[in-house]
Amino acid sequence: MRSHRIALIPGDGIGPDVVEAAWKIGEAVAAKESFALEPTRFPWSCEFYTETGAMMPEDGIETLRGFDAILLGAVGWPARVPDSVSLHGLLLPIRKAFVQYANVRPHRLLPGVEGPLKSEGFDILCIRENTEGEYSGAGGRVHQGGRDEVAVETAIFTRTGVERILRYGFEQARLRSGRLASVTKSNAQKHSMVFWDEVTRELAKEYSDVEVTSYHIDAMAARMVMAPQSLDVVVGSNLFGDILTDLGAAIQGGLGFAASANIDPTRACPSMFEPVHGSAPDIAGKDIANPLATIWSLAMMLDHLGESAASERVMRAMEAATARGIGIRPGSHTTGAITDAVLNAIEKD
Ligand SMILES: NC(=O)c1ccc[n+]([C@@H]2O[C@H](COP(=O)([O-])OP(=O)(O)OC[C@H]3O[C@@H](n4cnc5c(N)ncnc54)[C@H](O)[C@@H]3O)[C@@H](O)[C@H]2O)c1
Ligand SMILES: O=C(O)C[C@@H](O)C(=O)O
Ligand SMILES: [K+]
Ligand SMILES: [Mn+2]
Repeated sequence: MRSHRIALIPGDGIGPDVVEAAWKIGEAVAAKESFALEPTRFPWSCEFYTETGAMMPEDGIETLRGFDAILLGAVGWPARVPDSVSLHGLLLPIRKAFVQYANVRPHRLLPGVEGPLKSEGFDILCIRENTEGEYSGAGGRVHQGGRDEVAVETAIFTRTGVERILRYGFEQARLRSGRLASVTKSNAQKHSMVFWDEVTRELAKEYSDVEVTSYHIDAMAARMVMAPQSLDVVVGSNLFGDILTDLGAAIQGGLGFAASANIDPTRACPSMFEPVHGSAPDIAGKDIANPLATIWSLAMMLDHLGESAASERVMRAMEAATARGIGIRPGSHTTGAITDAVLNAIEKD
């Protein structure tokens, strides 16, 4: 029997709830398609930090390297551990060490879900650079606490990094409508973003079948609200992609729907799948977290593992549940009720 070894990192807050919900769905479709998912659970989280002084053990990355994929919930519990510590102690090291340079985040409305916009029928694939840029962590603080205190945070854009994410964007555009939107801010950021635009123009010659348009990030934010149907594949830097994908989540009905894949396209390292959202301390423990974002992320994981039939089963079942009105509004159903509705749809399919 085919088998896939999966590292589960539930993390903090609502992370464990949504990961366990998605895992039930994974087991159900694996049984339908006759393959096995072998889980190993890792308790790495802010609680782990308070117990051990680190977000994960020193050999955490080497431990994960042996897995076929990673399914993660959310990391962060600001009341206990500063967000900068938890993010740079677990999530970012995984994305960087495993060269998961393409953070792929789809935005569309599931059937029955009403977003806040009048416009429907948008289908945006956001491709976020995931290893460098504004998230490089390069910088420092001097004269800390004093009147002359200085804080420097340098965004790093390498030709390798920019070229490979743009190529990924062009390739995705080729598989879809043939249109690519590249997001920069080259009027204000005259070094890195001008460089990004130059590399875009160089690559455009190679991908002459793809129609590429460059937008400034501010204009793109407005366009995503005013004319989301005009967009297909959108590629941008780490920080711009982070912000645009919470906006994308909002227009698809909320953070409870937005899925993501942190992909190493070379497949040398395991890729990681997680919802776009965080640990949601405001609703943690209330059993109202929407698990659909994580279930959709699981579908992306199955597809990446070559289990496309199982992945399609998950998508069909989610869509059957939302079409019946399940989980379409924040708090309308419990985490368990939404999960059961998806399980039910898998059984009936
Ligand atoms: N990739 C990650 O693990 C990740 C992503 C974002 C934030 N974080 C961390 O999570 C913590 C909280 O961050 P935040 O509050 O800025 O963002 P958040 O995404 O956790 O929450 C933002 C809002 O969306 C709601 N929400 C999020 N997920 C939901 C779901 N599945 N169902 C229903 N409502 C949902 C929350 O209740 C909250 O009102 C911080 O520590 C932050 O650093 C981690
Ligand atoms: O900034 C990050 O990447 C963490 C989180 O906000 C995310 O979008 O994954
Ligand atoms: K997450
Ligand atoms: Mn984010």
